[in-house]
Amino acid sequence: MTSHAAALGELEGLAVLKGHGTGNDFVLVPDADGAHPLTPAQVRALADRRFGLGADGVLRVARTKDSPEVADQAADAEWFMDYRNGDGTTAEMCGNGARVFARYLVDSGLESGTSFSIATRGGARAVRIEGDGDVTIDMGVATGPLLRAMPVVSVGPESWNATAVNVPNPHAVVFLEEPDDLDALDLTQPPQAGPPAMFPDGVNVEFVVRVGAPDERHVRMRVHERGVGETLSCGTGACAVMVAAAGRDQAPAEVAYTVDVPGGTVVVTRRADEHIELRGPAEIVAIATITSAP
Ligand SMILES: N[C@@H](CCC[C@H](N)C(=O)O)C(=O)O
Repeated sequence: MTSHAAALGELEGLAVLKGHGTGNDFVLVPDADGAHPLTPAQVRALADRRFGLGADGVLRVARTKDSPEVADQAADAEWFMDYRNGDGTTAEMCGNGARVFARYLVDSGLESGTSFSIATRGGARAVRIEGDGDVTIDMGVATGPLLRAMPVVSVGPESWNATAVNVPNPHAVVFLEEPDDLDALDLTQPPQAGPPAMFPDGVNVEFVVRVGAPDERHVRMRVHERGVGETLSCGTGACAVMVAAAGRDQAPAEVAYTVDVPGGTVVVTRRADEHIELRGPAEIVAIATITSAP
């Protein structure tokens, strides 16, 4: 028996769901009674694309009041998005995961109405269900890293200066001039990003090209996610890209960018109060039961 099979065996009988936001895919584990806190090995087994269900990350649906690390958000949010990367590590936030999590809460009747909040390790986040089915998340205010150094990102022999943005998970954004250069990048290995003191817990790296003229506010990106690898989309990454692009374009305080990712398109808006909103589709595509026998 593989170690993944053993870890999945511990979850025998558990009902899970599969969903995605612009191709960033997740296994959702409803856990209202806190019976399945999920070990890193269980997360890795669920996320494995060959020996498990396959996903970029896992979203455990837990009660905020029963989750000590976010219990202080219980007055704002009934449900805690306990997000894990596919390698079993945790992260402060997952923008696409938040949209998929909100879609599940509404579809399952755990939330009614079109506005509510969810708890995350990065703080409570307001959700709005749009008339066309899109889900918008208030991602809070993006910040820069405390260290005032210029990050440098390398892929193989090539290096670029980058812009560091926290949403609040860490991102390094690299602008490329040529669309062909974006398409040609080999992201099968993690890009190197430094200085190390700036990213002590690792970093997500986005590569971006402009689409059209600067005032069209339209970009295209690829991403290598910390704890996952290259993914088809990253919501916090799209927000980091928007902040970096707006700075580069000297855009007004209130501005919206269309961000194309390999799995679709999201819209990122900076409001007058500096909060960043992430809007895009989110879908639940399957429900399954963990079982070792048919
Ligand atoms: N895919 C996510 C980001 C998930 C967390 C990231 N890999 C990290 O470790 O910070 C998104 O949509 O934001």
